[in-house]
Amino acid sequence: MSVIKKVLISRDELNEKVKELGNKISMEYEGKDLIMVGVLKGGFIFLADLIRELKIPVEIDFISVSSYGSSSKSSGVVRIIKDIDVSITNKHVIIVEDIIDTGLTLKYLKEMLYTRGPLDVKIIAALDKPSRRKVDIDIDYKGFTIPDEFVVGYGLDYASKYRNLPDVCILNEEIYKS
Ligand SMILES: O=P(O)(O)OC[C@H]1O[C@H](OP(=O)(O)OP(=O)(O)O)[C@H](O)[C@@H]1O
Ligand SMILES: Nc1nc2[nH]cnc2c(=O)[nH]1
Repeated sequence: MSVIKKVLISRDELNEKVKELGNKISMEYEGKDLIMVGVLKGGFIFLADLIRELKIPVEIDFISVSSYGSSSKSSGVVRIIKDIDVSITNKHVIIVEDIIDTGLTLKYLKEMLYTRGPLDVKIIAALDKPSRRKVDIDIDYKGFTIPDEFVVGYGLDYASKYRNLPDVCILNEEIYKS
């Protein structure tokens, strides 16, 4: 039995979209002091692909967050596990996410980064799952809108695995039972 039930978004589609987004950001941030902040762990592959499609200088850093408690995702309270190391004051910031689901992580992160005096904070997400949104959040740059399915690959995990799959996939349900 294959672990993958279905490829939802292929690596070729991802590559094409990342190129498109890279060109758009290169034009819009030409001559500006830009820092991209990857949200660990899931955002690392998208960020790595994206920055190699940029034609402008860019600084990168990473942040790692975790939701408090078991009611985690509904509380919207986020704990910083690893903060960025650099100042973002007077810089343009783009937060890089693999997926936006309820929107709670991004809402918190955006507000938190705004307290540090950046010129602005925008959001780019490879995937958007709008059916599960709990808070309004502007996604400035978006890869793909997906249905309410649990996906893995392209940075996204199930039980800490499958982040390395090059396509965005839906897993075979059998895997959840094992
Ligand atoms: O919109 P939300 O409902 O807040 O969910 C989105 C967040 O959830 C996922 O991270 P996860 O907590 O699975 O951590 P990981 O990236 O380390 O796998 C994803 O990478 C986003 O950071
Ligand atoms: N791996 C994974 N993490 C998520 N976090 C929110 N939605 C998803 C999803 O579909 N897959």
